Amino acid sequence: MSATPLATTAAHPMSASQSLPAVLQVRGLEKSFKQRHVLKSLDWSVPSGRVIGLLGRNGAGKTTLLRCLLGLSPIDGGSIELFGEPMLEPGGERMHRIGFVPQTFDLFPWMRVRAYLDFTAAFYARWDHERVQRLLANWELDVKQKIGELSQGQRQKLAIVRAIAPDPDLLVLDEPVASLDPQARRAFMSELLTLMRAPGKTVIFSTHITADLERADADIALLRDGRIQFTRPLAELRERFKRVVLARPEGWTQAPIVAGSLKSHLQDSQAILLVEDPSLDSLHALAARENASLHVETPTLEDLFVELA
Ligand SMILES: Nc1ncnc2c1ncn2[C@@H]1O[C@H](COP(=O)(O)OP(=O)(O)OP(=O)(O)O)[C@@H](O)[C@H]1O
Repeated sequence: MSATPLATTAAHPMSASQSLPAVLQVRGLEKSFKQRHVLKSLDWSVPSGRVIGLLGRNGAGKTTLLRCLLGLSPIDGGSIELFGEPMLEPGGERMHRIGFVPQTFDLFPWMRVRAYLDFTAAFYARWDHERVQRLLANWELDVKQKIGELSQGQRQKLAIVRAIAPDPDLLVLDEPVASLDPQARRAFMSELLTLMRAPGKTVIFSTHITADLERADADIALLRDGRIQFTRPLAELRERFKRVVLARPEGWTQAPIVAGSLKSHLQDSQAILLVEDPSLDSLHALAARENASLHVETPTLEDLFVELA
């Protein structure tokens, strides 16, 4: 497919959720690793009270962004405000309101699960023992086992329990479900939704499993070319972007020109286009003029991600 730069952010800067107060406000964020410029003057406003799915291709910079947001990785420029205050370094009272599940959890391998959770609980006023018990039982985590002896998936479960237990206002998860089996993923999603029932809770999670985001009715933030291209409710995205298929017996030598077309490719006798806010009248007129049949489809999030990311 030939790609056209996304115009959505500039053309439609506001969405319904963006009018809510921002839990996180990022301006002009810059981050490089030696010659690799990963985050490029990135702006991002994350509304409170929503689940945000952070999508981007491998190497787009999702982990880098999440670590910068939490002060775990130094930034080269720009500013970050968390809960309305500048984020200068990790730690302090504010960090008690944040839960973080890193992509890999390899701390305290010598500690047993129970000892680790008891030790961590001591730092938090709002540690939810009942939730911890429920998750440990649900996920069949053996509290007597040493962390270093847990499987990758079990460690991920422990990291999630540890992050959710303090009842955080902002929960940040970096590919939390990558090693989880389908049952554990379901339990995790339902726990997220339980957490979100309390007002003002916000969850940001990066994932490649778009079905989970559909289940959580998440807002989707797309990281591409070092910037957040948009943050929008999934329903709005699916309303806005359509897959347009124009077929004619003799095929096409090149894709027809359609206003709002972001990508297009030819396949057999079809021209397939991803179109932002298509005008149905114009599409019907085009189809009649070109003697083509017309189908306008709502893409799945996975289709959208494949096309846009
Ligand atoms: N510590 C580091 N030193 C050098 N380069 C790094 C470092 N961390 C990340 N990078 C580079 O920054 C870019 C973004 O990496 P990052 O891990 O943030 O991507 P990602 O979107 O999380 O990828 P994935 O989906 O594969 O997890 C990559 O090109 C990576 O090689």
